[in-house]
Amino acid sequence: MNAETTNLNNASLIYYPNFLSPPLATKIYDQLLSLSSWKQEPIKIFGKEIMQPRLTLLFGETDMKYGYSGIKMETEPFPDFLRELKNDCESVTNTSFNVCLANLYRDGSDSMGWHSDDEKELGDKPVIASISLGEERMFHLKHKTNPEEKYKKRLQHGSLLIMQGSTQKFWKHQLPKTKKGIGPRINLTFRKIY
Ligand SMILES: O=C(O)CCC(=O)C(=O)O
Ligand SMILES: [Fe+2]
Repeated sequence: MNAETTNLNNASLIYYPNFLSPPLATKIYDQLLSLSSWKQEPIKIFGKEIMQPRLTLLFGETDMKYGYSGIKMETEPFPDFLRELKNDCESVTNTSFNVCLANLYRDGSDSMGWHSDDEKELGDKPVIASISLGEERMFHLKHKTNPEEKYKKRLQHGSLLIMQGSTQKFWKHQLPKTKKGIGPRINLTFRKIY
C-alpha cells in the first residue's frame, strides 16, 4: 500500500492516501452518518463552557471511559463494521486500540482547534490512527515551541494518518474552518487508553 512518511522534528507521521478503497470508505461513511447517537457536547476552555463546533461519538470496549477538555464521554460498543476497521488499523500500526473517537464536521464551519492528544491515559508516546471519510479537509500541525515549524496536509476520503512517537509531546494539530461550501466529513481516531 502506498505510504508517505513526513520528516518533521520530533514528530512521526505516516499517511496512507488509499487505506480504504473509495467504495468501502463510502460504505463506512454512510453507516456512520446514519447513526442516531451523534451529539454536540460542551467542553471547558479556560473554565468557560462552550459547545464543540462538531458532533461526536465515542466507541469503546465495555466500561471504557475517556474524556478530554473537562468532559467525560460515555462509550458505545463497536459495531461490526468498525471492529473490522479497528483490526486493519491495528495490523498496520502493530498496536492495539480500545477506543475510537468519531467526529462529524457537518460543514465548513465545523472545526477542531489547536490541541495535542496528550492526556495521561494515552501513555507516553501514543499511536493514533486517524481515518478520514467524506469531504476533504486541511489538517494543520505546528511545533509547540518553534513557530517556524509547520505542516499542512489535505486528508482525503478513505485515508489513514498515523501520528506516533513524540508527535503529541512536541506538536499541536487542528482542523480549521473553511469558507468553501462543503458537505460533511467524518474523522475516526483509534486510540489506546491505559
Ligand atoms: O478531524 C481530524 O482529522 C482530527 C481530529 C482530532 O485531532 C482529534 O479527534 O483529536
Ligand atoms: Fe487530535
